[in-house]
Amino acid sequence: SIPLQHGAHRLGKRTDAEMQKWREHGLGQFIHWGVYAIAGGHWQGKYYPGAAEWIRSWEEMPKDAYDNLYKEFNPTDFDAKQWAKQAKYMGAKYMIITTKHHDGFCIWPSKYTDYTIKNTPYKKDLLREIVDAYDKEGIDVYLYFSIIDWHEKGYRSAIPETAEEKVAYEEFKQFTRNQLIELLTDYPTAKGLWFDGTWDKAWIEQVQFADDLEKEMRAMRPGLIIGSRFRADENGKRHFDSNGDLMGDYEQGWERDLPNSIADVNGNDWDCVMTIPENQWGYHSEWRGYVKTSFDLIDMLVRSVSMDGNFVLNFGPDGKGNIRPEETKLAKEIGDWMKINSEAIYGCSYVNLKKQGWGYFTRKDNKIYLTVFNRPINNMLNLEIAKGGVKPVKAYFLSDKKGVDIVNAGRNKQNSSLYNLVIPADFISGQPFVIVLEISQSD
Ligand SMILES: C#C[C@@H]1N[C@@H](C)[C@@H](O)[C@H]1O
Repeated sequence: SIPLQHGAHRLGKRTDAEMQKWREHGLGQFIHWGVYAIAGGHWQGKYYPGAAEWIRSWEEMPKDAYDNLYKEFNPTDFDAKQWAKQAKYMGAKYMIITTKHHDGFCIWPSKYTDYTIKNTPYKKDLLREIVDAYDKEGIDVYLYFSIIDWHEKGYRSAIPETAEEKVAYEEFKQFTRNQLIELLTDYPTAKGLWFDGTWDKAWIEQVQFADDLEKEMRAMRPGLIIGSRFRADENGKRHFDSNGDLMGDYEQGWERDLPNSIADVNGNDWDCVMTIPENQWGYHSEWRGYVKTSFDLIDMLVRSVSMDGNFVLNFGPDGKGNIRPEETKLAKEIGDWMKINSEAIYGCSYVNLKKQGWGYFTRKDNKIYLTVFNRPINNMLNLEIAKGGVKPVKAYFLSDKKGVDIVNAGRNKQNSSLYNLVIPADFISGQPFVIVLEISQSD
């Protein structure tokens, strides 16, 4: 392997309690909230086709007009407790909140810039209200932080060339460090950082600085969880270093995307962060294109857990602090489903069984959960177990514990056994449903 100073500092999954707790969450909530929510994807009546939180980069958007929006930011409908209660009902075990997106606006009263919530009509520390409310609901809080900062004077995307640019970028680096140390100091219950906006060449070049900063943050907060998107190795490699080893504690590459199979996750922890519309994170008042249903989202959730990942669903509150009706409806529908079926999610992981077309397998201890999305016409759930693998003992519906017959379907292959779990023909369900298969290790 290639000798690296600034590649992965750990091979394989973290085994400490904090990471194990993260791994067991299954379902998280992302919240993108900032001054872009005031614009809501429009400017002077014109529709912005891009992601709403990127509207400042739209050529039709005058930069000074955007940079003065904060003077109107007064989310009088904002109720952090209501947000946290809704997330609790949905079944989210953690929440990632945008402390600062690419526009540089801080929802906490940072000492290092005036471009913060403190200088808005709202004045109060939004981040504090959100962190406290989620802490009270027992939902772990993670802080999203964008290295890109279009507002901060020293920020630049390209590698600094002139002496002046180099000095300015060094100041930007210190500003970035100062804000991160400030966040970890002032919001000590935050369990980790979700970095974004780290694709600029100027930042990728900061190999030593970023590695030192990551070490400093981890030293400040033992157990801190940081994903793969924060820094690059000395060859400019991101997420995976020049030896193909994962940097950080989990892979952050699945943005609006999902692995196709367990092979795609390379034995790493990972999260999938997902939007409800096709590509809107911040509030856009006019969603166009496909809007995912709770069926789609529950499928993605179970699929993620079946491949050892967490599924993080994004919400984009509007400029007054309201969670929009479409998101409220989905939070309720997902919560209704989780109330019955969360045992197939929380603390569950991948199980090495042949993938089937009817749905997904998740496992916890001596139970395998079969979550059915595509009910076979013959009501037979195929199950194929490699020789010497687990041994089926009994099966039943998770919802009401009613028994499910396990029929031996022979062993047309020497190296595996086939079974069918029989769904009673009179069992009706308009929702994805879960059958529990209790197993024993093959004797
Ligand atoms: C591109 C990009 C950003 N990464 C997502 C998590 C959103 O924050 C989006 O703006």
